[in-house]
Amino acid sequence: MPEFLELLPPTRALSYWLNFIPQSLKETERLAVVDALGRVAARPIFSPEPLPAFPRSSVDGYAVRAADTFGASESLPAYLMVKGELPMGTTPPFDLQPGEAALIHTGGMLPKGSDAVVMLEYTQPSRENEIEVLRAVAEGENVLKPGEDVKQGEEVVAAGVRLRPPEIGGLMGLGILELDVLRRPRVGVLSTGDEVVPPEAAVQPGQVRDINSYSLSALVEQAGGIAQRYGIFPDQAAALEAGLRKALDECDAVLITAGSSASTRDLTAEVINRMGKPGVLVHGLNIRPGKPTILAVCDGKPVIGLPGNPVSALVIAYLFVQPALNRLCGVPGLIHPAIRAKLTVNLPSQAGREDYYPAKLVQKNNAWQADPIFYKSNLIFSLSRADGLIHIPEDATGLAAGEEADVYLLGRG
Ligand SMILES: Nc1nc2c(c(=O)[nH]1)N[C@H]1C(S)=C(S)[C@@H](COP(=O)(O)OP(=O)(O)OC[C@H]3O[C@@H](n4cnc5c(N)ncnc54)[C@H](O)[C@@H]3O)O[C@H]1N2
Ligand code: MOO
Repeated sequence: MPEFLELLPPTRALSYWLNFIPQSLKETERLAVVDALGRVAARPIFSPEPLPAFPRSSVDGYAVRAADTFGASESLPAYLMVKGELPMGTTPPFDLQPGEAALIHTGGMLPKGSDAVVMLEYTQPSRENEIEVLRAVAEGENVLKPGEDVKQGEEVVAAGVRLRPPEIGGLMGLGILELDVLRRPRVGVLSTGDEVVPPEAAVQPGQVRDINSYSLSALVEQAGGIAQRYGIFPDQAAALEAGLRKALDECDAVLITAGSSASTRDLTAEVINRMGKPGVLVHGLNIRPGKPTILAVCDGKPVIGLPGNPVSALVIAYLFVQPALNRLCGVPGLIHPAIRAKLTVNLPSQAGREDYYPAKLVQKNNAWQADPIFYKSNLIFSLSRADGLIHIPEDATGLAAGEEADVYLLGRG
């Protein structure tokens, strides 16, 4: 008789399991900022200087003393002497005296004595070297103040922040060329199953090409880890045990796909338990797809037994492997980015079970609609066609067409 799994609510299972996983691997490496996209800052970074470093014009126009323009209007312009044009990229060659203006370009440095810029559109030439100002400007108007973006000594990147394009650009803008980042976690990926063959093999009837090793490696890389594939193992304890041992020696976490359900040949849980303490913490989630998931920790390293069905494996990887990798990467926060979208059709669900449906997202009347893709968990392209995963909470017995649901974004494009 096969044993039946005791199914845990996914959210409870995740937080219980994560508690056994180290918070960041702590080891750091020094990296050029240009190569650090997606990496996690190991310590806070403080600005060595104010940005902008000098007062800059945010428009094309005339640098002026605001007080000289007070009361100016189209019917009663202020008249100012034009002292010259300010060159870009150098200190202004002159200061402004009362009653003077200087032609300035967007981004140019304001000369001493000026405190505002009048846009070109609100001026017109009058006599030679003189302009009419047709609108008053307030002190500081159209000016980027020194330190307005960041002050000297201000924290610009906190520890644990994953660097995105603005951080990369911002650090370069401050002349910070290198930083310390946390080491990327190395994740071993093992596939199991007598029917599974490498994609390059000539498949015989009854055999299937390995999908999971590659979809899971891709997800690991996307989540900031380094994937290391160990190949395909037969449904045989000794071979799997040797493979898992090697992967655990070489990696910070290990994923095993297939062999996680309750049938007699499913030996993954048994093998994991021989690898270290505490071993298997959760076997079976009240979720669809992905019910026969195994969450384990062996001597401080997370080990996850994912269902063999390719959709189930990947959905569980989004929901569990990604948060675990975030934790190893030192990134706080578990919640996936989600949007609210109206369902286009009724979706059934069993009370007590969380369901995730692949869905296409369509924008209609300025709102999002989620169009579920009716899938079978073996059919990988049902996920490939999806933009997100509709979440049906455990206390709902399905959702009706027109109702709003959270849709976790799968990050296309
Ligand atoms: N009697 C029951 N049978 C099943 C149940 C159940 O509750 N009672 N649960 C089903 C669910 S749900 C899932 S999910 C699967 C999980 O099975 P395993 O994790 O033990 O995996 P396998 O049975 O070995 O494989 C399932 C399926 O996936 C294919 N597969 C496996 N590995 C790969 C790979 N690397 N690339 C592509 N495809 C792969 C495999 O050929 C099977 O078709 O169990 C259900 N059964
Ligand atoms: O729960 Mo299984 O993971 O549906 O295919």
